[in-house]
Amino acid sequence: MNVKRKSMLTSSIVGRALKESLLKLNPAVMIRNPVMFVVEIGTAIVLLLSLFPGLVGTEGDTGFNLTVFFILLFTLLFANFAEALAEGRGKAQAASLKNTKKEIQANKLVGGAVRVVPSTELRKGDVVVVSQGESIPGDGEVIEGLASVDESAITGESAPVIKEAGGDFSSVTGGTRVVSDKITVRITSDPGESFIDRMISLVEGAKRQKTPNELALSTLLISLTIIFLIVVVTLKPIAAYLGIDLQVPVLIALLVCLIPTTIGGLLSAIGIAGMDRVTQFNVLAMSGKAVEAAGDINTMILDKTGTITYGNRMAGEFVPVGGHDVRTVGEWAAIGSLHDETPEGRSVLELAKRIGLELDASQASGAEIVEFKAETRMSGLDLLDGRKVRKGAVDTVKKWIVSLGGKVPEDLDVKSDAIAREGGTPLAVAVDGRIFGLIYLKDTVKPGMRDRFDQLREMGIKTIMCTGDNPLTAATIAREAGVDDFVAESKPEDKIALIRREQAEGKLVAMTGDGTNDAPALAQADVGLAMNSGTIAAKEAANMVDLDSDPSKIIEVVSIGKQLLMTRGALTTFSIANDIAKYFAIIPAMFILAIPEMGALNVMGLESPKTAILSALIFNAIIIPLLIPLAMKGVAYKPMSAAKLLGRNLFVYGFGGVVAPFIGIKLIDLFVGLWI
Ligand SMILES: Nc1ncnc2c1ncn2[C@@H]1O[C@H](COP(=O)(O)OP(=O)(O)OP(=O)(O)O)[C@@H](O)[C@H]1O
Ligand SMILES: [K+]
Ligand SMILES: [Mg+2]
Repeated sequence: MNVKRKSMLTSSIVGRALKESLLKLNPAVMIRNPVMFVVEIGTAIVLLLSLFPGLVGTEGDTGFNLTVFFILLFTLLFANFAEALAEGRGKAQAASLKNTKKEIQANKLVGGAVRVVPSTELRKGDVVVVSQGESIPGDGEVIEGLASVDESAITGESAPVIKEAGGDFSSVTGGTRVVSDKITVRITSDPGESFIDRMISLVEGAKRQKTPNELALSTLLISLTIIFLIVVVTLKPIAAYLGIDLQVPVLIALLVCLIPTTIGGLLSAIGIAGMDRVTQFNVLAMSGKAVEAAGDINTMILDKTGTITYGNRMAGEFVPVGGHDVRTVGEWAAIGSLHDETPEGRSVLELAKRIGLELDASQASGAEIVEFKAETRMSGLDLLDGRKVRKGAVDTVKKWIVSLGGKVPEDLDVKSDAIAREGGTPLAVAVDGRIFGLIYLKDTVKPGMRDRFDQLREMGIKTIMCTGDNPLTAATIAREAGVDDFVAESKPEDKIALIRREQAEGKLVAMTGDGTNDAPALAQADVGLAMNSGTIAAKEAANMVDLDSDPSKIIEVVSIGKQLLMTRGALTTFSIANDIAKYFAIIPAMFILAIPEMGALNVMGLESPKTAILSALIFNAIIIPLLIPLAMKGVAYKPMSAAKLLGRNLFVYGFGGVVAPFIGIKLIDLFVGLWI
């Protein structure tokens, strides 16, 4: 199974959508869409009047009434089809996800012994052993061992990933497969609440709730519907007073033309398709609300390493200071990195090997490991003989040696600034009270970042790079990448503070993260995008998960959110602007017999009152399927300021919405006139 499946609409999806369109006629289902529900009631009344002419008022024209009935029926089916089509791809994906969810055997650890139980019996807290070739029976955390895991079942990415106990790569997902080695996993979810279960219900739209924005728009559409309902109902006595007998089917036709059926019919399809676009992008949004929030983002917080830069920060050079030589710096850097499992730490050992340093690993035996932490920004070893070896951010190492009574070498700042100015990260290497030199960590800004940040700026989004690195490196990378602002030497809690500060100014904030210490910030942000490779805590705090674990995707997610909101706005404008032409078509048609002067309003020169009404009604129906592709794909859009965008859309969809039906209704009238 592969969520990344790119195929658009298969014939089976279309076939199923056609069937669904009929099933969705069920009034109990239809009532969730009040605008279309009003159309359905109208349709039923017209059918009744066609079958029993003369039920109310004077006997009508049965042929005409039946025609109105069929056009109304198709209006309903078209709206249903739009929704069913939008749901189709998710349902197909859910079906294949369910296939990966079959019951498997799990090796559960009970009192030190392995017992084979069905995976469905596993509960939170159970511990299982998974060996090479076996599927992981449930979501969990690796508590022992290291293994490479094939996650293609959920990510679509075929290259296996390493999962190991401790740290940010310890979470595993049920249904993925261990391809080498063996791990012990503590299960973290009960049956029915796993990641795949959540994915299924998400792509299926089973728990889809209306988003705040959709609710607001629905309220507007319902209000419009009620207003037009009152207008049309009062029209009958007014007309009667003028001596005109308005037939009920004609009034219903007028009502359906005037109420916002176009947007009413497409609204839910737009929302589902927006969610689907995010999913096709291999990002799981926990709710439509999250996708919408992405569309309204004002501030985006990005970390430097791994998001803006490639993040494979590699030691490139050892730089001695204070009169020491390269060998000494390199050796101490390497000794201090013997137990540093971070990519930076491992790259120090590789560099030492590359330049031919002989390492005596026994020096580290029995040493106490000081792990790297974002809070301390240092790592190293406390050797058995009492010496303390450290490497870390220059300012923290300086503080450390000063606290031990050491002296900062005079050439340290010049040399570390030189590295930082080139965009590199200098790590100072120290033993007890002495700094021996620097490790030059190199990283590269991902190509195309500047363009993307330019686009975000045009959309009115401020980008802030938040990094644990020193101000000089941060400034260089910020300039190179083109972000608007940066915060250097930031600790994890500084991220939360930054988010709160922006939110206090009334801004919506997006951020990405993967570590347990990112979890609070991910939860605080309006849009929190967690990496699938990250910890369970991060994934649970976030409202989106990127299955590809590419933090820079937040940029595209925001674009998709914007596009969703714009599509909804554009089609609402279009739908309401359509009414003008319909007034000109139907009102003269209704009154022309009693008030011949009304003929002046027949600017389209429509054939007859009957053809005018039918043409307006047919246009009103077929505009729905015609706009389905736009609703599904989203309106094309170039980044620009919100005000400019609004102006442009008002012109295209407002003006277009006024003009299109004049042309459309006239053309349809020419055809209808041939038959009637
Ligand atoms: N393995 C390590 N050992 C010692 N110090 C390190 C190690 N890795 C990073 N550092 C230092 O700690 C600082 C903070 O690292 P951290 O990973 O928190 O932030 P960052 O990677 O620089 O920035 P970002 O938040 O953009 O990822 C780094 O800038 C570096 O100076
Ligand atoms: K309408
Ligand atoms: Mg980092």
